[in-house]
Amino acid sequence: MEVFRSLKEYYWRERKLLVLAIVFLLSSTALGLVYPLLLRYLIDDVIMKGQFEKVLGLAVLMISVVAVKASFSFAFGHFGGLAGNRIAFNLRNALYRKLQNLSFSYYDKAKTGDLMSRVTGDLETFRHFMGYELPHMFNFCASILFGSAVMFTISWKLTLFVLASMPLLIYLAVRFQSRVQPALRSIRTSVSQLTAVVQENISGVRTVKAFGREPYEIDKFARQSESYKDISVKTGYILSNYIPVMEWTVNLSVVILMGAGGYLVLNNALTLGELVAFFSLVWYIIGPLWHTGHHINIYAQSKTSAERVSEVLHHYVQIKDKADAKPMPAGSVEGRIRFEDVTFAYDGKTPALAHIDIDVRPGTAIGILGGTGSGKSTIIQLLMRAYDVTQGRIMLDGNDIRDLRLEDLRREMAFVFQETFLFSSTIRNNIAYGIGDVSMDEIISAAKLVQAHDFIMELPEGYDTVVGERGLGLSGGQKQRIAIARALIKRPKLLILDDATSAVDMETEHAIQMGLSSLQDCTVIIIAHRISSLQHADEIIVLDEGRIAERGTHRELLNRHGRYAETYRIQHEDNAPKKPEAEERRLVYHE
Ligand SMILES: Nc1ncnc2c1ncn2[C@@H]1O[C@H](COP(=O)(O)OP(=O)(O)OP(=O)(O)O)[C@@H](O)[C@H]1O
Repeated sequence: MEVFRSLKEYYWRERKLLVLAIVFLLSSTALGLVYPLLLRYLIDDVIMKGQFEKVLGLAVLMISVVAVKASFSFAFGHFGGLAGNRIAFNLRNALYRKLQNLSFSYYDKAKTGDLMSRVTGDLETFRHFMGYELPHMFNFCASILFGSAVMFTISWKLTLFVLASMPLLIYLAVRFQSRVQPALRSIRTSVSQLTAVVQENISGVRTVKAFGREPYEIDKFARQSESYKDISVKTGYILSNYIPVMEWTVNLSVVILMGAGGYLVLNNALTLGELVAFFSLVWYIIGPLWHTGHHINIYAQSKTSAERVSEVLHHYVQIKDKADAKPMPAGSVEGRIRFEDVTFAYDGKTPALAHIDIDVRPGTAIGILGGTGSGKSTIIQLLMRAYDVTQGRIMLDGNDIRDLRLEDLRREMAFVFQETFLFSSTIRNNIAYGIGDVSMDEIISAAKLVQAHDFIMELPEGYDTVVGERGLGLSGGQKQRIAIARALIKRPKLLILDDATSAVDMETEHAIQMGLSSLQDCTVIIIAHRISSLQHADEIIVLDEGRIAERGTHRELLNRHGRYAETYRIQHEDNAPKKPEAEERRLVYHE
């Protein structure tokens, strides 16, 4: 119950609809009890006494009862559906809002398929439970209660007889439930594994094809699919066992009841009408009992789904605004960044960065160079407060960034990440993504700054060309240029480029750098593997295993003959022999 309580704020506001649904369902059930009573009257008082003139009136009454019962059922369906859908709506939006606010550390561990199934499948199970199953659980109790009450008024002896068979039916239902539930759980696990295989295969289809692993993937899917089939067959077997056993037990009870009832009628202890009415009423008790297993099952499933939804909704958000977070009005930021003795470990133990001191003056550029895993990207993750530092502090214009509002902090920054992500939308929308109101001229001038305008104009629909999921259909360099344009159009105070030009050729990179240098009052942080990308920076920092190994300008670092100079030599040597070849090719091309 605790888990249902944790979701109260999402369903409690729909309580009126829920109560209406329950009331109409119970009313419909209660009205159903009139049938057996009318039947008894028809047999005992109309047929047996030969008062056939009453038949028409009775028929009209029955039709009226049927009509009212049908309208109650409709009202139950309507209000139940409305309640379930509104609750699902509240939860869905809250979940999505939460997904936007969860910290990066949550996504480090989360699985996409699992999160998707919480937002869709689990929510759907909970919706069905609240709008349909919950009223039916109330109805389950009411049906047994109302049914036995009316049966008692007809024959207390037969009623006790019926109630005596209840424990056996409940035992059978619970036993079935304990066998079928693990099987259903395995089916759910198997389905989600199957989905994960398909999802991964579609996302990685290029790698699969490039390595010729289609047969292996088909085999992997077939194995998963077979396990799903086996579990489904096993569950089907349990179900097909249960139904005949339950049917046999129920019918046996009914036959015995018929014998006992017949005996009472023969001894004038019961009228024929009462016996017939009794047999109709008996299903008011047996019917719900028959479905006990189903109800327990649905309840258990809904509880699991509610737990999975609640887990996301109540997950602690580590990175958030302090209660007294300092506002930073737009336009008031200068862009001075200081890392003061910053140490950070993703796992809280092994530092990815240790004792980092950096001071970036407004309007200057800083370059960060270092080997793979040296901590370059971690610096910008900390700057955007994807994580909080373990030790030390990061200052923006003299304020610890933990004291600022996240929204204000990120508003002043524009990032171009190592992995370019484009939305499946038009190029125009992708460039304009970061800001609400932007003119076409601004979009075009941002695209021109990053040398993207010409290739965009060559696309079939120009700026209105829709790019595929994650930018499929564009080259790596084209995607990077659109991503840089998206950052520039924000006119940020801080521009952070994480290996943002790695996929463009040197000539285009040079042109982009020229474009960037025209940005005024913008502090730029450039992370790169290529020295050519950051050699013009005011200061270059060389990282090694999370520590600053060297720092200075390009010239100073070359003169130091250290790690930077060595990297320069290697990159320069790599390029040197290629130069004549490249020129040769260009000559051939122009001939
Ligand atoms: N989300 C994360 N969770 C745990 N460890 C991480 C995470 N991201 C990075 N690391 C670890 O932190 C260290 C620094 O990683 P970082 O991404 O900053 O390196 P990098 O210099 O940007 O590397 P590259 O040039 O390959 O992008 C590495 O050892 C890496 O394995």
